[in-house]
Amino acid sequence: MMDPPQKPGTNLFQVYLRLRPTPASSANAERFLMVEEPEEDEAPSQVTLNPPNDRRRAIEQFAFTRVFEEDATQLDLFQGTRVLPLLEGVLAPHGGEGTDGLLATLGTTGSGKTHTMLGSRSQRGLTQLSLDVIFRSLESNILDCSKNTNLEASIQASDPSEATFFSAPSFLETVYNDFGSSSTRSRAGTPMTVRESPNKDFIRASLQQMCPQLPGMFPDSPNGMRLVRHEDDLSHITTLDTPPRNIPGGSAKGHHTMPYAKSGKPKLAYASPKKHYMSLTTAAESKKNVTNTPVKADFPPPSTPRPKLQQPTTFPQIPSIDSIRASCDPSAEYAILISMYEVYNDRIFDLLTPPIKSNVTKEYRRRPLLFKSTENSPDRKVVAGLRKVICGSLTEALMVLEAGLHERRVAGTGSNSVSSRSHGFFCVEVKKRRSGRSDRTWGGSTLSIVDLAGSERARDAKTSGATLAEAGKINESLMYLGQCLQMQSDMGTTSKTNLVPFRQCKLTELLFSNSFPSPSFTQSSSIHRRNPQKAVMVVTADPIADFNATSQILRYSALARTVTVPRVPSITQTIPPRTSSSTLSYPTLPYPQSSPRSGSPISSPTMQHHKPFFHQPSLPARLFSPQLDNEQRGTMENAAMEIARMAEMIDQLNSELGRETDARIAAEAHLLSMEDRFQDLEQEIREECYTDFERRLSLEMNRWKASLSHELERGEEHWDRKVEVLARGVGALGVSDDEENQGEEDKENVLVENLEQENERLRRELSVLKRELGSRTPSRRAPLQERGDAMVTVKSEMAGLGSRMEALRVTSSGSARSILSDDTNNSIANSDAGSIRGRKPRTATNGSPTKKVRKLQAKKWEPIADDDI
Ligand SMILES: Nc1ncnc2c1ncn2[C@@H]1O[C@H](COP(=O)(O)OP(=O)(O)OP(=O)(O)O)[C@@H](O)[C@H]1O
Repeated sequence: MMDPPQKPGTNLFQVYLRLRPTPASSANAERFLMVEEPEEDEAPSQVTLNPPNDRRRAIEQFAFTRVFEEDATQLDLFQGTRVLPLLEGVLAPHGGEGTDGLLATLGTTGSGKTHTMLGSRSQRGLTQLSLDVIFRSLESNILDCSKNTNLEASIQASDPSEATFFSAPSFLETVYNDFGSSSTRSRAGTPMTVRESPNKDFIRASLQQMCPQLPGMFPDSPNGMRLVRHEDDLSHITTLDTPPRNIPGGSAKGHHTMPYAKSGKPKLAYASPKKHYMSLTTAAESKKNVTNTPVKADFPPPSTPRPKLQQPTTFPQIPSIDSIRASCDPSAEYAILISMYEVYNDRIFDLLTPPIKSNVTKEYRRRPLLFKSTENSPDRKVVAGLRKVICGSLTEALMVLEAGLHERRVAGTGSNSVSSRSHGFFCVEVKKRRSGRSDRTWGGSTLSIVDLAGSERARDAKTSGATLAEAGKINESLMYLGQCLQMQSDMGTTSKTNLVPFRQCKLTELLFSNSFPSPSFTQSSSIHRRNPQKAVMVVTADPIADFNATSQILRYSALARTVTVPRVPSITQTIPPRTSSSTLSYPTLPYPQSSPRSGSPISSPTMQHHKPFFHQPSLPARLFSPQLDNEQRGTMENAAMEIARMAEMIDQLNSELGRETDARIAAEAHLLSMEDRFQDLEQEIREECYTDFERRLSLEMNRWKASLSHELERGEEHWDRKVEVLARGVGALGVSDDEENQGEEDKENVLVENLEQENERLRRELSVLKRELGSRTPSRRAPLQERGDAMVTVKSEMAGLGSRMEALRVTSSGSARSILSDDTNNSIANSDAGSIRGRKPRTATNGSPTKKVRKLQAKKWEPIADDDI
């Protein structure tokens, strides 16, 4: 037997192994995992892995903090994994902020992770049990939003994670139908919808096998699960804008739903009527040949608007933990905040925030969140922008949990009919402050309960397309997690604590980063230092399922490992039997055989070590046969050694090949999902640009409208002013009224008379001149011509006068009138002076134009005939 794990106290994780019970239907299956008999009065902590069907492969032994066998109950797990100290660390009974706790499960797909963490229809899991203990222990110290109106605001003020806060009743109202009304439905009434796998025949067959007695919603699907059919998906593509409210829980399209499936888990697939967004991308299209299975139309979209759920009112009560309580700080008051998120394809999505409709694609999608240090949280990273629900009671917390689980991604695969396709995080934040000091800010710690997606082999899971890509991502993140776990178990023997490569993916960042203070934080002494988180990992394994996958998970997670190379069959076994006269005898060495609880059956050389796992070739057993001479014996031994060496090499190469193949599949899937992600990002950027453009456009429109209305206003004002001026003019006119009109008319009459007189005079003068001209002899006409300048002046004067008179007729402007009046006066004056000179018309400079217009309008000037002039 190997030594117990070294320095378990120095590991970041306490690692426990739980074995899944073998279903009755598989009772005859070959078992490859055996539990080693423990020392007296001790719980088992070691298992042996015997490779099935290949006796040349190495036998491995793994050590854990403790092994829970198939008959272990949920309560055994709760008590045996020391969850209670984890909870007490979070509650901080001795004051202070406490210690963050992490409770996680790791295992191959279908090995019982979700069962362990979330329980089933009839049994509670570690999550429900932990919640029960927390609420039971805090009892009267818990503050509730219904009784403390400013609780939400005070928590919000001290929260560093840019979260949105809801009181449980207001959140649950948005999630459940008739929230608050009494109902007799039990938790078992939660419906379940399962995304149909590409390998639908396989899934259907297994579902039918699971529930043969139950009628299906389709003729060939079992009751209780809504299989989302391909045709179903396509038929809804055009109705995305108004997705059916009753999917997945209701009776959309006349389909029935049943409370629970095999596991009774309240998981729901995204039973949206539209295909998975990844399946719609060209990357997925172009990569169809990765698995030679169709990619398109495999899946509905990842997120749809949350339909209201049926309100569960009863929850499983078994196992009971009424007697268990954790210590808490009696001088403090507490508030419990629940948040849930999942890591899907290396991105974080809130499970309590409903998806929002994209402006561009019109699809409902959830926005990925960031895991970062914030201004108020320099010492540790937080998932920023989550929705957090303040729960005052266990029932509220359980209802929030149910609501979040409905959003989590699951799918039917060949390995598990309800397989988690994301790593689910359920966070219980225990906020704490001194009692009676409402001015104090809240501190506290968080218990994170993590249900990891299971590692799976594409061949066994029979996945393809997007599910294969998901599996690639899942396996990749689990591989990084494995590396971190290996490193952390090595940390027991090394001082290089910063070697754990936890920044490689979101999952390991989330799990590990708060176990290590950041370098900048360690250097800065001014920042308050938090305790590194404490973590418990429950590894689940199915002793009859996939040997390779289980072996890999155990290698990742075990605290110690021993490799035993079996003895190679003796060379003599390969030599044909000699004749009866032969005196040679060939001893045969037994293969290691083991049975459950058989103790260590291995007597061959072993190598006990921590990681890395690659084992060194060991020397084979020496063969001895007295009948062979030394030379023959030497040759035989050399051959045996060579065979042993080659067998080991083949073993190594085989396992290397297996690993490389897995890595290749993971890499291909990774590439596929990265391409999808890029396209996704592009889509998001386009969307953002679109939104930004729309925003700017509407801003510009608003500006333009504002300036238009401003201009209109100005124009109106301008006209108002004009009208006002006009009105004032009219008013002024109205004041002087008749006398002024009379005076004006008199003046005009005088003017006209003057003009007429002038006209008359000029006519006379003209006729005199004509007569004089006519009476003269041609020779005497010269003197008159000598007066030509005077005549020209008179003529031009006459012409000017005529044109001005003409102007007076055609224009009604005051200026014309003014010209007339000025010129007339001038001509009169000039005529009086006896000298007629040419003159340029002048514009009027005084008097109101309006006034003159009005005056002139009253006067009609008749045209002057040329003859008259
Ligand atoms: N300890 C157990 N006792 C009874 N049933 C169990 C136990 N562990 C697992 N099961 C059953 O095995 C099935 C698969 O378990 P579960 O869904 O928990 O696996 P999983 O590891 O979460 O798988 P995945 O990683 O694919 O989500 C379920 O029907 C569950 O009820």
